[in-house]
Amino acid sequence: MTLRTLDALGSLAGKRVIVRCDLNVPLEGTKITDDGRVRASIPTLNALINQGAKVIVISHLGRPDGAPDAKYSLAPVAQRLSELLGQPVTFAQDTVGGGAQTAVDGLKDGDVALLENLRFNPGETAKDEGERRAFAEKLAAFGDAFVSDGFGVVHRKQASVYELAQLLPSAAGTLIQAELEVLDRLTENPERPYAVVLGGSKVSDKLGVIGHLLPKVNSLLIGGGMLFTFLAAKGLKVGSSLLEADQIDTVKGYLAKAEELGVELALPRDVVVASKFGADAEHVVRPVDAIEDTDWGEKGLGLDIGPETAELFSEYVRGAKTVFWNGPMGVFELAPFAAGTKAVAQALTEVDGLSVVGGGDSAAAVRALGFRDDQFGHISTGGGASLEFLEGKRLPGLEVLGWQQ
Ligand SMILES: Nc1ncnc2c1ncn2[C@@H]1O[C@H](COP(=O)(O)OP(=O)(O)O)[C@@H](O)[C@H]1O
Ligand SMILES: O=C(OP(=O)(O)O)[C@H](O)COP(=O)(O)O
Repeated sequence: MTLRTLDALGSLAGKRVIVRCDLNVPLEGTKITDDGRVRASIPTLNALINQGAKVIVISHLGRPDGAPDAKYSLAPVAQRLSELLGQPVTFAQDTVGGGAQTAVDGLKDGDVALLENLRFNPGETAKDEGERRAFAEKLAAFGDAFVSDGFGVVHRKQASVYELAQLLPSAAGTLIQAELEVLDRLTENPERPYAVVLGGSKVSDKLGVIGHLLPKVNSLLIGGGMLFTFLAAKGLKVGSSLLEADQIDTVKGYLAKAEELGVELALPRDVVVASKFGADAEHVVRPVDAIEDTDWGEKGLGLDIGPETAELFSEYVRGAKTVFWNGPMGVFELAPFAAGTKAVAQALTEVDGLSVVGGGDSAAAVRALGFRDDQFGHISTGGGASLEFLEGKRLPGLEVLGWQQ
């Protein structure tokens, strides 16, 4: 079976259509610092509005703990969505309660409502299938059809991604379709050399993909928060840097596997060590075997790759014909730790072939650092989702829409 797309749903005029978007944007207080994911959701929403559907948008934001938490409210996103659509967006203060019901009941053909953060409800991310299903049933009661368009979340078996799609006539939106078209080019005979660059802070999520990615690539470059688990696996001390101590043995296995396969697994040679996490931290560049050799000793933490590593990684990237990059090389949000990410982004713009940047923060990083979207082959809205797609994993949010890899 192939992916069900919007036409599979027939005419949606006058119907209540629930659209699962990934509007998980970076925020500073209530200010959206990168609206890329909101923009990416517009084509599908416009297609539904133009058909005269009553559009009910749902999304998560961040990782709240299954209960309302004002700092993860989607209210600022409703405002931006309204500006980009050029029409009012009714914001419901809850997800499946009276507020949501009133918002849905008030919709006329072509109107749009956004419900509050799905993850304010424990059922959304519950491990127990029955709990997820019970929450999905409450959501399903609002709609006549379901459109899944949150590509960034298709790797999650969560109520609004998986169970909801089973409860209503469902199909993928145009963002998911567009993402898959590009990612297919990376999985089917990518032009070689093929390099993958990994970084970011969702270390435990992303370490898991490496085993399956290794046989598919020519080189794998490791920066960002995950590099420290690799350094620890090589017996080096990493101070107070991000570390997944329970993954060290797994990572040792990856180092051995890379050698066996002849894949270049490039690790940093130097890092920027900071006195603390903050823009006003003191910081110095240190070789990777001297991270604790600063005034701050074990308290020092690595917040960026160093200049020698940035140059090394840039050479790998520029020499590749296909490059996929997920995860900033450092804490790019703080100016003293943005140089590694900027260097790698610059190298991606110089690739003579296909360059793809994936991930909410990675996309935000390249834009914040002054690059334009058209300097890259593609900017994907999903980091973890595209990585799991590239490793060949079956993604629940796609399978439930009929997709088979
Ligand atoms: N050395 C590091 N220590 C702590 N956080 C880091 C480090 N390097 C990068 N990060 C953080 O990683 C975050 C992005 O990670 P992640 O969510 O995995 O990326 P994406 O959203 O692109 O998939 C950024 O907020 C960045 O500050
Ligand atoms: O930001 C996201 O993914 P990404 O950081 O891998 O790009 C998605 O919104 C998924 O969020 P989650 O990783 O909290 O499930």
